[in-house]
Amino acid sequence: MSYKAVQKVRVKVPASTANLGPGFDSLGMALNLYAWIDMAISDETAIHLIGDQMNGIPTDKSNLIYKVAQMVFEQAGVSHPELDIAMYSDIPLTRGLGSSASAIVGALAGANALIGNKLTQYELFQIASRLEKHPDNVGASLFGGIVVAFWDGEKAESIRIEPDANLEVLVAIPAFQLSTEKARNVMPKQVAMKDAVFNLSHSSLLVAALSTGNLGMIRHAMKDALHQPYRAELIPGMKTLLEQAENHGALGVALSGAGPTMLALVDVRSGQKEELEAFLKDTLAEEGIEAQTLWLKPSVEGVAAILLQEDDGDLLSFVEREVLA
Ligand SMILES: Nc1ncnc2c1ncn2[C@@H]1O[C@H](COP(=O)(O)OP(=O)(O)O)[C@@H](O)[C@H]1O
Ligand SMILES: N[C@@H](CCOP(=O)(O)O)C(=O)O
Repeated sequence: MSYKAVQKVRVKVPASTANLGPGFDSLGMALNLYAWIDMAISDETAIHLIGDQMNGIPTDKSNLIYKVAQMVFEQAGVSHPELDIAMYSDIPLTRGLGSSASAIVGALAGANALIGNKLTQYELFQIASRLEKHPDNVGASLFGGIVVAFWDGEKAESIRIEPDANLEVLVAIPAFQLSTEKARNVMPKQVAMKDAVFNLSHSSLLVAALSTGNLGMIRHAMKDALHQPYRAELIPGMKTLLEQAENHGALGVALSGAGPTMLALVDVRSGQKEELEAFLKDTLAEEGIEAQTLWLKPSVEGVAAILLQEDDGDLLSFVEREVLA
């Protein structure tokens, strides 16, 4: 099949929070915290990771972004074995804010843009869900907004919900890392029917509340019996936050993804923002956990790729000029 390859693209991809409490492996929301990837077809592969937080991530062909890009080329039936890749990210690694999903989705979108978007968004979503083994983070990073999805081991389907304009997100990001793998391993292999019913009903109600803008219902719906009770043992202070954050102005509170980040949904009109932020920070500090708090918004946009010209400059100068300035 013929196609016109583009020389260089720049991708902007949002972070994501998964589960939103009861929607284990099925609900995700994109957040306005971003990673950027430059990708170019080249004569020799080179991978440039900008910023200290990328320490330890491989810069050879075992790099996740390189490998995912090759999957796109393979599925599209084209060959570009050598790539020049640069990445900068404001999304903290291994904290429950979907850094691995952002890398996967960014790589898919970048590689696809390089080959004239031969694959559809739906096809990219299938590859991303297969790689992550759950569709919540990748769906949010790909489509933006709030995404309701399943992946049954063979295919993924999703519906996007436009986030309510009054929704704000407070995250408390502990200084320690917790891999998704470790946080999945503490969960039981089987659950009681009553816990399954609890989550089914709460997750359904949460989706209805988010779809209809019934923000007052979030406090009742954002409760979970499938994963948070088990993961709480890995995050000192989590149990107290889950039990009490609503008394300090949160619409609802949950573990972000597999943690350790804690997330509170907040109404922008709340008069208790300072009180809530202090409560999150102080509760974790009492357990000896230093945490950075950030006020975020849902990212309405999902991943986006733009084509670069020769004289557009490199990612480092873009980041210094546009992101860090
Ligand atoms: N830009 C990247 N390039 C390569 N690998 C990455 C990148 N970002 C994240 N990863 C991989 O994803 C892992 C974190 O994934 P995970 O444990 O699921 O946490 P989370 O997705 O919540 O940040 C990192 O340890 C790293 O192996
Ligand atoms: N549904 C997954 C989400 C993992 O999210 P991450 O941001 O921690 O990678 C889970 O809960 O395991």
